[in-house]
Amino acid sequence: MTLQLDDLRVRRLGECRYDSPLSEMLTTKQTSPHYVAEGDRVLLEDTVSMLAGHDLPPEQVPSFEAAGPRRKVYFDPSSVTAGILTCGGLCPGLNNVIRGLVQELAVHYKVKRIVGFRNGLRGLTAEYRDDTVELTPEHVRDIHNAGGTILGSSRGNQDPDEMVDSLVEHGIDVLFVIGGDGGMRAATCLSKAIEARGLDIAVLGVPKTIDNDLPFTDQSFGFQSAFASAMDFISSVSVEAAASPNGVGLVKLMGRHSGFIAAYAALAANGADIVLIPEIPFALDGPDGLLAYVEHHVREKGFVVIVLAEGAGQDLLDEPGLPGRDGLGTDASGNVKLGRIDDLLKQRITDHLTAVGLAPTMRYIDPSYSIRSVVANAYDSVYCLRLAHAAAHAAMAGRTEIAVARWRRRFVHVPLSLMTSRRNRVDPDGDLWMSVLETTCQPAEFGVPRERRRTPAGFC
Ligand SMILES: Nc1ncnc2c1ncn2[C@@H]1O[C@H](COP(=O)(O)OP(=O)(O)O)[C@@H](O)[C@H]1O
Ligand SMILES: O=P(O)(O)OC[C@H]1O[C@](O)(COP(=O)(O)O)[C@@H](O)[C@@H]1O
Ligand SMILES: [Mg+2]
Repeated sequence: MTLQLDDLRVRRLGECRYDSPLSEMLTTKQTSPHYVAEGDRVLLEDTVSMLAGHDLPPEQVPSFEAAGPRRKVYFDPSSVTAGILTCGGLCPGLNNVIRGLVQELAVHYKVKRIVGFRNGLRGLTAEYRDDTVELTPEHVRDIHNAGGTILGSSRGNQDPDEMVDSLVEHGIDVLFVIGGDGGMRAATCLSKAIEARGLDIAVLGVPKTIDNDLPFTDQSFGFQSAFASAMDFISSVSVEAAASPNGVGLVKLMGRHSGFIAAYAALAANGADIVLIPEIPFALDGPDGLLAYVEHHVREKGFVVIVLAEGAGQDLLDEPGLPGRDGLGTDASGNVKLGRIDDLLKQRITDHLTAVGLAPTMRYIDPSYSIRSVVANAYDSVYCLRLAHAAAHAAMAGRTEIAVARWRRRFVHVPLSLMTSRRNRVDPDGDLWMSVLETTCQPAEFGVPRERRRTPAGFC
């Protein structure tokens, strides 16, 4: 899919007619390496060859609207009621985003009221719509010191019209949905339902995912805290494996469709011998297969450390007698439930090494929930705060059906339709995976038959 400038345009509720409380601060601002002035845009692509490929004048090259405060805003701040909810899986930094939104809206824009809806989109159903939290700067002052979300979260589908009724009942003018790909889809549906009823409510997405699988965002918030935490588990398993006869250290990490956590945590720990991710199929058997490589490694080095993303090798579970991925159904939000590739690997590695006289000591850790429930680190705390500021500014300026994101280190507005148009995945031909191969020294592929080979990744 080739993106055009028009695909990146942002929907606005109307003309900005009110002076922003931040307008004075903006009078002398100009674009610089550290600031994008109102009206300037951020390029989608950043290489000379990509730009040259368009053969377009600069103003027609695909670009994002820059985030940030505007001199004029759409809503009269003092009459605004804002709503906030968090949905989907947990992620470090959710409380930091909530806190940042509440502070920016209350302190600078002096909005009338901020309502927190509990337990994700379920909080917008008729049954739960009155179970809300009044969010004030005092209430959120210390929440960034805890992981999780003070608002709670959930999975599961809700009726868009019922959710719009809840927004109307609470007099919500701007709603912030802090969620992953599912949350961004839900926000899109909600936006469409609002538009169909001719209502003046802005819907803003703040993308969250520890899988880092949302597109058009350099790295999602909380991701760094999560992989830093995962790094410690890889280090522990490495110590255990190295100290055990024929030690096999296996760490399973989240990553349903994208192996970013596995790749970054392995690079950070710098002690993994093998990294397995969903993007790169692998074979177990045969001279070039994973089992032969594990055996070779244990013989040569005495132990082996494997970092496994939960979505890796799912096709291996389709073999007869195994819990095939299609038979497991979906969770309440429609996400495919994965087969237990970790169980299959533990069994097959143990059987293989035992058969060749290297009976292993298996050291296995699954730190999935531990790494996503940690408190945001210093870097993510700053990132969350700045995303929250960008989201508050966008909402007050009447932008709707967009997410705020950081793209090539600039904060931008991304139409929600684009946020859910593709999945961010590790590019097997990209420099991240090259670094993994350089660090682990594992082969580029473990004997994969032609028909199961990966398809080349493309950029938008
Ligand atoms: N296509 C969709 N349309 C409307 N709502 C959706 C859609 N996909 C997911 N949702 C809702 O968004 C919420 C969050 O989705 P989920 O997949 O659980 O987490 P995440 O937002 O982290 O991806 C859930 O309540 C889910 O029902
Ligand atoms: O057990 P849960 O809560 O369904 O979450 C598990 C899943 O959440 C994830 O972290 C991603 O979820 P989100 O899309 O909600 O961010 C996956 O990696 C993992 O499979
Ligand atoms: Mg999701």
